[in-house]
Amino acid sequence: MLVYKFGGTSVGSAERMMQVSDIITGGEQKIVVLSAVSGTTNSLVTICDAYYAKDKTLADKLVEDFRPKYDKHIYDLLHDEASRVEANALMEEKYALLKSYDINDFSEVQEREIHAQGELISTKLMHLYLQEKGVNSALIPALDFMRTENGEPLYDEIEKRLSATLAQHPNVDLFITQGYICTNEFEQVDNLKRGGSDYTASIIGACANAKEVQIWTDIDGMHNNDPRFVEGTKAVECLTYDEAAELAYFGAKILHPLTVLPAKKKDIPVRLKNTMVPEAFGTVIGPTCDESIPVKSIAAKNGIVAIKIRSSRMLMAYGFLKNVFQIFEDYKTPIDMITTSEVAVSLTVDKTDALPQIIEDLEKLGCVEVDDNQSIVCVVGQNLIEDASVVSGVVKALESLKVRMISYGGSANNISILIPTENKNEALNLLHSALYNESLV
Ligand SMILES: Nc1ncnc2c1ncn2[C@@H]1O[C@H](COP(=O)(O)OP(=O)(O)O)[C@@H](O)[C@H]1O
Ligand SMILES: N[C@@H](CC(=O)OP(=O)(O)O)C(=O)O
Repeated sequence: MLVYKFGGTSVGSAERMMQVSDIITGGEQKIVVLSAVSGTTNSLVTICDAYYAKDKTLADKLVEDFRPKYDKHIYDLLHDEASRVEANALMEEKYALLKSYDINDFSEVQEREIHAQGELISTKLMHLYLQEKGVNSALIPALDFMRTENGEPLYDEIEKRLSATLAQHPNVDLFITQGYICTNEFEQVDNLKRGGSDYTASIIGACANAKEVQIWTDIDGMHNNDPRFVEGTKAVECLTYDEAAELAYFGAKILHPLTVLPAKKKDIPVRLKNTMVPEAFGTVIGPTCDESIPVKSIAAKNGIVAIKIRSSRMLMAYGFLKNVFQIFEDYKTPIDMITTSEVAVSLTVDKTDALPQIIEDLEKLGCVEVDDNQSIVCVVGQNLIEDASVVSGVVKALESLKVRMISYGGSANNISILIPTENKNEALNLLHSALYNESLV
């Protein structure tokens, strides 16, 4: 069994869906996970905002805005009258549903139901196209088997439900299902957070004991720097699970941060592939990878807040850090980076909903300084701590910038640098020139 996942851009038009169909048809048995047509989930989020703002006229208008896009998509994709009628009826049903909510009784439950519609639409359209082409395939509803509790996948239950679902289609080699969406412990429609279809594919891969999970997107694999901000980046052939997890966590948008976890549990390779250039090798993520390249990639994450707590009570004392960490635990706020001196500790967070309360509590321990609009730039590779030229290259490359924190040695795979967000693009470019063009690789 193989698991393929196609992102929003890969199903973003009729032409793209046809390309997907060519890639998935034939060969080994596959479960194909689809995201919503690109832009759809963002629009669904905006519709929810309108409901929360009690602006039903705006919500209805935003729903109607889908119409020209999907009319064209269906017209270009489907050519049998019967499948066009079915697709149009599906869309009318979805428009009616999206307009049916009560502005005075709108909460997270309805919001999550709305967010789920994009994947339900894209998979149905794809399946209609496959049926029209005579491809033997089955549409299997993720809401029947993707089960979570407290936001975590219930692997045993998913495995059981998935195998029961697959067993209902004994002669089928191609299964289409929705990424991102699931049901939770309250039997409500829920989701795996934005970008979560990658995670769906990896969970399904682990539960189906897949040979490989392939994430098909609009670029030929994980690049050695963020291609949105740096010119001349190139695809990395392989990454270890840990390297890929660091890059995804620290901003490499190509991969949802949790994607590698389920695959790693079962040692299943994850391959990143380009839907538009299927013959390109892509990137393979697995337990091992070529160690001769010190720096594999550079990524950056915005929206970081740095907090410094200075206290003379820290001097020669123990237990101070425990008290600091306890405050973050009390407010369920994870810490990303941390550096300490004898009288101060600096740390970063990207979850800021409880920040005012956290600061109030920290002020009982010492003097607190807060810097927002920060970014973590992260240099990822294997055994970085054994190669002093890498860290010296990083420090030298960024000497003209206002570096706020450096974290080195926490793991062998990662050097993290905190800088003001306004310097992020410059930092990515400076590191690119320093680490790739000056014979480190
Ligand atoms: N290091 C990186 N390597 C490759 N792509 C990256 C990297 N960092 C950011 N990206 C961006 O990730 C995008 C693909 O991810 P995403 O938008 O989630 O795709 P999809 O629509 O297939 O889910 C690419 O178009 C690219 O701009
Ligand atoms: N459609 C969802 C889930 C997803 O994973 O999308 P994509 O694969 O296009 O990033 C979102 O936009 O968040």
